[in-house]
Amino acid sequence: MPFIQVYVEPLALSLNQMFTYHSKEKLERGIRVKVEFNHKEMVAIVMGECEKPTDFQAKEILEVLDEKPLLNDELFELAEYMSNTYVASKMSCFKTMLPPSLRVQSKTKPIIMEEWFEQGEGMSSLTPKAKELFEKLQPMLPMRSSLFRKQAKTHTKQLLEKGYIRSIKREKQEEIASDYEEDRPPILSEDQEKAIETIRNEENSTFLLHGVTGSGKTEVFLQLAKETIEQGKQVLFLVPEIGLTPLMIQRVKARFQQKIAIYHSQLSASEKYQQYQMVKNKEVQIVVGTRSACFMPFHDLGLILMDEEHDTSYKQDAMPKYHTRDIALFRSAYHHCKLVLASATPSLESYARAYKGLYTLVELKRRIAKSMPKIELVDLREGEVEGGLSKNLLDKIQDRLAKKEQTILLLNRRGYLPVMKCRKCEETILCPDCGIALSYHRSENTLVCHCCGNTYPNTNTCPKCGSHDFYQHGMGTEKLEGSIQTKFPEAKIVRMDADTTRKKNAHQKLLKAFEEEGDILIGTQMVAKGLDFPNVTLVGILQADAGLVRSDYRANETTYEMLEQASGRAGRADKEGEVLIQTFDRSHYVMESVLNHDYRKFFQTEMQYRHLGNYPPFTYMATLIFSHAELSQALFEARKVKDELKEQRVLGPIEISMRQKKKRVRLLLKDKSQEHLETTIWALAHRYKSNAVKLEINMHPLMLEE
Ligand SMILES: Nc1ncnc2c1ncn2[C@@H]1O[C@H](COP(=O)(O)OP(=O)(O)OP(=O)(O)O)[C@@H](O)[C@H]1O
Ligand SMILES: [Zn+2]
Repeated sequence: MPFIQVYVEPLALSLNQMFTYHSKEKLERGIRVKVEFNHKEMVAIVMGECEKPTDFQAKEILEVLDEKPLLNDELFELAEYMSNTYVASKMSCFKTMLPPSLRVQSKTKPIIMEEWFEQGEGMSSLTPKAKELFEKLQPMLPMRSSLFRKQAKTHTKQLLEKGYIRSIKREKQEEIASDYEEDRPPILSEDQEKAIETIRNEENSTFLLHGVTGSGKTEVFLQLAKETIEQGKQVLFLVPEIGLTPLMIQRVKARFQQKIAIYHSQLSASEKYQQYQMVKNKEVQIVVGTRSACFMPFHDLGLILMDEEHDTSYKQDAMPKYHTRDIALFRSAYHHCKLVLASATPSLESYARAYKGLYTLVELKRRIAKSMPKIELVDLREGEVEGGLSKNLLDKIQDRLAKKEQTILLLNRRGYLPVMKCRKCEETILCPDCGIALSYHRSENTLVCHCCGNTYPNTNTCPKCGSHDFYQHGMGTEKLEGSIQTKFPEAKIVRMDADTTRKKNAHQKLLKAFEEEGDILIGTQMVAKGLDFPNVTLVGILQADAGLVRSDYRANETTYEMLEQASGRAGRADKEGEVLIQTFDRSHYVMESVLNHDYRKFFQTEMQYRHLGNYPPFTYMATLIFSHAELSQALFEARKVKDELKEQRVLGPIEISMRQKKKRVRLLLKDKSQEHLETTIWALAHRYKSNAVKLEINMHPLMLEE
């Protein structure tokens, strides 16, 4: 009779402690069981067998929930790696890796069954017509009953009754991608040929494909994928945001004309489950998806393609705070397959690694069609500016409207007004949970916290003095849309931001509307990435330096990425592209690098700053956030920890914005050794697991919370 060790919820109880139970049968690792824990019924995951405990009586497990293990050996190893690296509980890692309906706490599976017909042992004679139909359809059995009925019509009944076919139930498997007309591979450019050859022939397993915007990186992906598929292996296409999935799905489907799995956050639980099963049951060779697709249960992965590898959406905000690139590296090593990271603006980390030769650098230096777009910096301190728009930009928009060409306007702030500040008493309306300014969203007449997402009705009344008069300074995409529409009443405007893309498939619909009949696309950073519209010849960036004022060590990098990527949307086909960047600081090296499309210059300058400030990639970093209703309590713990840490550089404590009415205090740790940093933080995690002051850990943060 085996004794088994399990991990059990709740997560907070203990970071990675296993508990022993007794089972009547042998249970494989990865099977879920129900157990009694602290007088409650809970779901647990079996980790393996163990010796009979000598110091206590192990309880009996209550129920076995799965026939087969949910996770294979690779995914167990991956969970181990994630738990260590991100200082997260194993349970939170398992949970992240599985589709929602298979998660530890979930008892019901949203399996949709459908009817199929399979071959029976029919003996008695059939009418001639039924016989003829059966002979025709027999080779295709088993087949979906709906399909069979369509062809055999009323004869189906006879075939069923006489036992020639039998009705069975099968799990319904649905493909989400629609079909696209077959597209033929273009003749590759010389650069593309060379890139493919290098990736195919070099021994190295990780490649950084640095290609300027519009240089045809996707075509390199497709060619490499083709070779992998022909070898019978699987390919994973990763994109950073849902907004970019339609485009990638379309290109992949059109090229390969085969069933593919899709995985992203807007799918329902049952859709996710079905896509997951399609990969598990080896029914598809291709997966296209966002971050969470990196956990798909591949059995023979042959290639991982990570598009826009610099994008911060690849890092998860919630525990475990993993980076998709790390997971991709892990899986590529496990499957001995190649990983290609691609971007026009590689992350500093990846480029530094390529520079050192850890990754093989592959470059596409020219655009496929035209040359790079012409960039102009517009100094907002000079010349006419109307509602945030320079005269220069307005004239150019007018010109494109006349020429029936398209414009993209980027303003990286959604909503109508960024702050509600009273004109009489100067009070600013704040989020009661986070303590930061609320934004006004006009169409819903609400005040929204862009930090926690909470919304409040707008009463247009100052909470302090009761006045109804607020400043109208600043703007978000909603206000911009209104003022552009007033200026150009005839123009067809499409707005794309978090507010207009909440519904399923909204990205796809908006992009289609713009492509088919739009004149101007207005949006947040969402419109800066990946879009490939041949008729876009003008890109306007409204508040280019808004991102530079943040104190974050990556503020320059993210601003550079956004500006260069947004510029890259102009002039991608046979028409010349033009970009107007409105700025207050035209001499900033970020602006200069964008102006000359000079990634190297940006990289070298930024690396110097990082070196001076001792920031990644020159060091490993982690943040510790202490929170408590009382600021003094949180500060006390933070100071105590700082005093103890002798071997790391510790910055802080500083007070940052609240969350859920809790005061928060941040420490920033820097360490030359990743391993040493992990050990230190694991010790702290154990110590604070049941403290009144909560400790939140972010290993290798991409953004420092403010
Ligand atoms: N060899 C080729 N011949 C003709 N057209 C090509 C070729 N390769 C790519 N293209 C086309 O060029 C355009 C730009 O390619 P793609 O979207 O792959 O660029 P990209 O490098 O991914 O750019 P970005 O980084 O801006 O997303 C696409 O419309 C694509 O179909
Ligand atoms: Zn809030």
